[in-house]
Amino acid sequence: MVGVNLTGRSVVAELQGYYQSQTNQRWLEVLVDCPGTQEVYTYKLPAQLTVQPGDILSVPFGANQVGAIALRFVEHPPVDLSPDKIRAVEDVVSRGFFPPAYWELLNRVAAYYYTPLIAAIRVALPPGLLGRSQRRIKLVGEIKPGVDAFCTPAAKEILALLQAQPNKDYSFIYLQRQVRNAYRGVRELLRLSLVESYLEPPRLTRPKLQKAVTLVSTGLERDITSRQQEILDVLRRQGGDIWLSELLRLCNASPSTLKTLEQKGYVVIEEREMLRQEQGVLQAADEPKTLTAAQSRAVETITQLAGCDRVLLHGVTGSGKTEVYLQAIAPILRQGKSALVLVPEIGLTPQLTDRFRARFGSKVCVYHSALSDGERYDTWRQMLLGEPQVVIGTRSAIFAPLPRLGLIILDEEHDSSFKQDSPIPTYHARTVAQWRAELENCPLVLGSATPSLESWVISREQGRAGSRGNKRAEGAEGAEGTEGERNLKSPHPTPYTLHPTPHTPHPIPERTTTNYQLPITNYQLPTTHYLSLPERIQSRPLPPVEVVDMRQEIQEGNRSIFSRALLEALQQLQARGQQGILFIHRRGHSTFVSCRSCGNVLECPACDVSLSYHHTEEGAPQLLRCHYCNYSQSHPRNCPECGSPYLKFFGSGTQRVAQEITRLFPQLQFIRFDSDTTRTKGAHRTLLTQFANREADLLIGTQMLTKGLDLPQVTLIGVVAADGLLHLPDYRAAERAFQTLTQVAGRAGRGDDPGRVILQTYTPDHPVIQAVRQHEYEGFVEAELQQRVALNYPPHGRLILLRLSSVEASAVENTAGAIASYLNNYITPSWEILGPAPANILRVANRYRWQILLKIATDLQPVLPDWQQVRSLCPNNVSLTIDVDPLNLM
Ligand SMILES: Nc1ncnc2c1ncn2[C@@H]1O[C@H](COP(=O)(O)OP(=O)(O)OP(=O)(O)O)[C@@H](O)[C@H]1O
Ligand SMILES: [Zn+2]
Ligand SMILES: [Zn+2]
Repeated sequence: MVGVNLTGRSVVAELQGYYQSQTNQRWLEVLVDCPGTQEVYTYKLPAQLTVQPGDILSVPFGANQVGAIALRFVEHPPVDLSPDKIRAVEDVVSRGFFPPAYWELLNRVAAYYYTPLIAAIRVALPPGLLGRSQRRIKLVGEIKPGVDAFCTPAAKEILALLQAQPNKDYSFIYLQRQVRNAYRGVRELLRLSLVESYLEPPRLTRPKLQKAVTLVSTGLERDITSRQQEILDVLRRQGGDIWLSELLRLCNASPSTLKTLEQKGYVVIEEREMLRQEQGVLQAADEPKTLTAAQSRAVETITQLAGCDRVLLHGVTGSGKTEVYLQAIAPILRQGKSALVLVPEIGLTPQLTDRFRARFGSKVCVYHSALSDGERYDTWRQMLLGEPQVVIGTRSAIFAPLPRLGLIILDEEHDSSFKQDSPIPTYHARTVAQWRAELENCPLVLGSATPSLESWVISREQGRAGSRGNKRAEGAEGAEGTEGERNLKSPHPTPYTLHPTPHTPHPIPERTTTNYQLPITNYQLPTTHYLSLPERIQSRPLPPVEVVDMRQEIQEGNRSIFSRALLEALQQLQARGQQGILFIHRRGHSTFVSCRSCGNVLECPACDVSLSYHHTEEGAPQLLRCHYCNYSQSHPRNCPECGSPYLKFFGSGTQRVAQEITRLFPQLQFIRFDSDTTRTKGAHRTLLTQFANREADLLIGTQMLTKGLDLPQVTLIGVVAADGLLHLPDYRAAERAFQTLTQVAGRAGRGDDPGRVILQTYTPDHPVIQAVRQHEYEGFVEAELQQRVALNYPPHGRLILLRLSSVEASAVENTAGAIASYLNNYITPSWEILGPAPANILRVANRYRWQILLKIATDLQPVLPDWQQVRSLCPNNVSLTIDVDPLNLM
């Protein structure tokens, strides 16, 4: 049978021997491809049909035949379903749709994160994949007269139709329309091997073409009018290449003027494919830069990596990590392979996408969940074509179905947005990337100015032994490297032991295929190399960080939210023609509002949190908004408790800071950059472009502006209050605060003018503040690691968080209690149970939340509880999420 697999190529014959045969099993769970259906359905397997997990099937569903993916065999049908009510699988449409490594990846995600396989498939596949694919029937070889002598009329009719068709090929739907009982007829012909059935992936919608203008003149033209000259100048300033419509708009010119220029041979106008992504702005082509010594060593190491070896690229802010990625990818593309680049949030880094586009043009494709279903789908299909390409995407892009993967890069690998909190699977893209690299046998690069403790610990030993100080790492093949790795405690143990060490027991969750085999690739133990870019490009210094003690400011009579140092720096900004960034931890105006008379704090009716006050400018509506459930109401004139008109605002958000700037420095232009001002599509790009074009002096924003912003004219960074970041109730608060503040500070002084960072805080002696001030990564993480070890927190130990929620307060509390006592019966020396405890914010959007935290020491082989049993303790009105390696404990 011929099918189409994920590589988009037709594969002849089945994948022999990979999946175990399942002849004695008759019940099959499938994922039905029908919009709105969430569940797994059980079907009967007819005796004559052999099915493997991962096959594409057609099954009866309601009154229709629909596409489905075979998930796994089960020994018994569901208890609440009488076996004779269960319908039978109609047919196998395509075998081997998922390449083995990809199918294995999905299974591993399901197993490690204790989720049904279907949940892993959903996160990977674009919506409606099967629905849009078309089943087709094709004749096999020459049909000898008379072979159909014993066939039913339907089969005969189909055979005749196919023979009359020049390509001997029809869609199944067409045959159904033409022939009665086409289903049976096709089955018959398939059994006789006269026809084959295959799944044709839908054709890509035709690329949109648009006219582009390219400058070809030398700049010495004489025979043209000044108007035409002006147009050429605009074109030259745009990098010599622009959409025709854009140029006409910019110059206010007519198409005939352009035509004249074309006739004179100064420009070329041609149709070009319009990129489907919203960032489809043409980028002026860009040449590889001459690398610094540290960059060259990094590129050299990465391009020589063996198998699925990893690199931690630890480069200070502005050290040119992106250029390393670009030059490491170029040879991959030349080898006809593809590269996958994961970034925390795509909208926030239009600059990064632009750089890739400038270097690799249309080979770059952007994939993330904010694309519309259609865009996601098209991009997905495009990847299958197997052309060498660079896919840039957010966490879900780790599942991008690139057939010939040559390199995976995680930029800002420390960023917590690589972790999915909900819905299940609660995967971390870095963990999945490690598996994917192993399964595809391709190298993995983790890049950051502030590596996560997880990555630091893994690379530390080998880094010290080998590549520290930028020596090329050695021992990738040798026994030493292998020993080194084995001594390291992996913070993310794989659910299956892949190492050539004795097999260790691992939990197998209840809902995965238990009968697939490992490993597909020649498994090699990955080595992690440590590479550092310790200096900024052109040896520019890291900006000095001045810590300002805000307690002292108050003592000395300054009640403003800005210290005197920051006020002065802001004052000088315009005069010097420089730009600045103000970082505020929160959006909105104030964190909470309380009544001066009775002390009442205004709270969200649906959550146990205070409402934030939102007010952008004079005359704008004054709102109270919940940052957890988005509830909003207008700001009351009087306290709802006591009627007092004296309501006071506490804490400052971006809006308040913006208002203060307007009041104190009316001449300073600013752009507010937070999730309120960037809601619309493309808003990030628009605001950042305005700022880059110096249409404003200041950018005022939250977390969002900490990432990847590279603007040479930014010299001043003001952190309005660091304290909001420092005191979050989470064991990772310090690590996160250090990373965020270092990244923010790193935006300053990236050009010729030196940078300056003013960090305001009420706790200037806090270790995080001190480490940021001294740009002291290593000292900070080593101290932090000691604490983690002392308390068995990751990366030293592992955590599993059980999140329970319900609209009924008592139901969730009782369930949490029941689960905890069940778990306590299981307790072994390798793990510890914390809780049950109410979540930090007990109620969000009217749901009460409880949690139980399992701490597992990684130096012991944990025996994990029976999750099925745990789930069965949950009544219908309580939902349970098992979050493996949770990042967010709040
Ligand atoms: N070899 C080089 N020669 C000249 N300029 C370079 C070179 N490499 C990088 N650059 C430039 O240096 C600047 C900083 O590089 P880049 O943005 O890649 O740094 P980064 O390490 O990713 O920083 P961050 O982590 O702060 O985002 C960019 O403007 C880039 O174009
Ligand atoms: Zn009151
Ligand atoms: Zn709320």
